[in-house]
Amino acid sequence: MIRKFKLLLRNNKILLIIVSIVLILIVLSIWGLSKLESFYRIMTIAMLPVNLLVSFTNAAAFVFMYVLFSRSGFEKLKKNKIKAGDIAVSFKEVIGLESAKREAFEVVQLIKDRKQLQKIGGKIIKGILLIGPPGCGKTLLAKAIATECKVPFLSMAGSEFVEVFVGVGASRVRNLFKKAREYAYAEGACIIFIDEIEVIGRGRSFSYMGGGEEINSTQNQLLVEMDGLDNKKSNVIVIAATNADDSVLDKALLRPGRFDRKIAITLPNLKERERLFGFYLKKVKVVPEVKVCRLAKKAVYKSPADIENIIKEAALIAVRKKKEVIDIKDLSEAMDRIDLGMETYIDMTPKELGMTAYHEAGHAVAIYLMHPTDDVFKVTVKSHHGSLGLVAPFPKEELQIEQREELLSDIMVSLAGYVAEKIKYNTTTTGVSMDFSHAMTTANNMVWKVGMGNGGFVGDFSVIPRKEMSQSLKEKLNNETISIINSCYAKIEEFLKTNWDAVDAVAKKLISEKELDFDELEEVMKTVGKRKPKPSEYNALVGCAE
Ligand SMILES: Nc1ncnc2c1ncn2[C@@H]1O[C@H](COP(=O)(O)OP(=O)(O)OP(=O)(O)O)[C@@H](O)[C@H]1O
Ligand SMILES: [Zn+2]
Repeated sequence: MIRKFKLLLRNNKILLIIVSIVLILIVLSIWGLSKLESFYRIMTIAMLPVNLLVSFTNAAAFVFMYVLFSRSGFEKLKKNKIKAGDIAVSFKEVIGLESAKREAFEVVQLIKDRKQLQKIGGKIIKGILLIGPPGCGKTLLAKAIATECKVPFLSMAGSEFVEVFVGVGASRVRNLFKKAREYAYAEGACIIFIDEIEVIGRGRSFSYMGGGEEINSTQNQLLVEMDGLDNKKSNVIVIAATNADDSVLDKALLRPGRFDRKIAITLPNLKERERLFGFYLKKVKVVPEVKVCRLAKKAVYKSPADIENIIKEAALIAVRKKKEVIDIKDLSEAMDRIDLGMETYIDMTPKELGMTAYHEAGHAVAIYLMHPTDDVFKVTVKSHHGSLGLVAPFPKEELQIEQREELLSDIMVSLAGYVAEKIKYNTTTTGVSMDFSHAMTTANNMVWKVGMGNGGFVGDFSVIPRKEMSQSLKEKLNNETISIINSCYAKIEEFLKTNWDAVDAVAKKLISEKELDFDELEEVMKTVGKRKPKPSEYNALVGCAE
């Protein structure tokens, strides 16, 4: 009780000052009444409300100025404080991230057992750093820790500390830790969550012009506060999150006793994406035919936040179409919107439509029948981002490295649009420029950087300054690049000629339907007796059980 009262007094200093001023004024007025002559008494009585009004106005102005100047420390913190119990994020809601969750659970156990730990002279952890790409659950995990421990959660983003004026950031850090110590004092422990720590925790060499001094003073204050956390008394735990590599952070922050625990947060793999789709689809009404496996396959490299977003977007699309439940088309449209951007309308002549359809059909058939690691998730002659048509390939599973065969397939797929135009119309269009540039860049990198040419050149030649390279070496390497392009061209030309029935069928369907999904493309391929090669036919293929 006394502790709570003390805390109330500490937190309400301004209120205390106002009450004191008003009390002093009342006492002075009463004293005046008893001392002065009757005329003055009447005047004093008459002036009393005016006096009170003036003092209230003064006090209000004072409070206003205080709030204005300390908006940073006081107001923001109040807003950012979440009481224990207000954030109800259970560990079950954090999908995937198994090893991160295991480490986080250890931290929870330490916070829960803090009394026992203190009895034997141990200290709970001061700082935990969550490192990983955006939208993968860093904030969610920090909240799950606070929920599980039932302790207050103060959260602030790195960018909220930084202002134009030097010293403001440092004072915000001071305020944050002061509040955290108070909450910890009142409620046993407190978690501070600092998102985007890289904004204030950048290494000195990374501090950019302007703002550098302010960032340094903010960072110094953070170091001082973390060193000052005597967890035997205060039980304040700082969890920081960053999207950046931890090498960007100042070494001083990573020293023992500061952020000495690092937890890696990663993008979900295929199985985790399936669970994420399952988890978020349960929250909406969806037709039973939707296969989470197929969705997960399409969503390679997507974060959990992206997946949640796809389902939200699909719900909006379904509502707009006045449907009661979300269906596969809505989900596919939602994914397209996120991946390809909104469709734009370009009026094409029938000839342009035909050429675009054959061009895209060439790409699509090449990916479908011969690319070991890519699938077609959409082929369209509708315009997105100003392009007339496109084939959206997606890797069957995230790849960390690529083999020579995959790169050669990439080049052949890039050239397939040009080849299809030429076979059908005996002429070609300017629509191939991006494809050529992609093919040339891939071939160039194969030869110059990773020793994948045909002529036995091994090494990364791009590190040698061009001026210092002999003309003949440059010529040989460039000839290698051209020879890769030429041999890929010959192969894809032969391949498309052999499979022309497939290209023709896909192009015709595209002209009538404008757009084909993976399943629709598969249907067209079946009509000409073509099937997707089995996983065992490509070594690098990672399939999903269907
Ligand atoms: N592992 C996960 N399981 C379930 N949902 C998740 C997961 N990760 C993220 N989400 C969803 O995405 C939203 C955003 O995630 P969160 O804010 O935790 O990401 P973050 O890693 O902190 O991102 P940022 O670096 O952009 O701050 C969450 O509110 C949640 O709805
Ligand atoms: Zn193309």
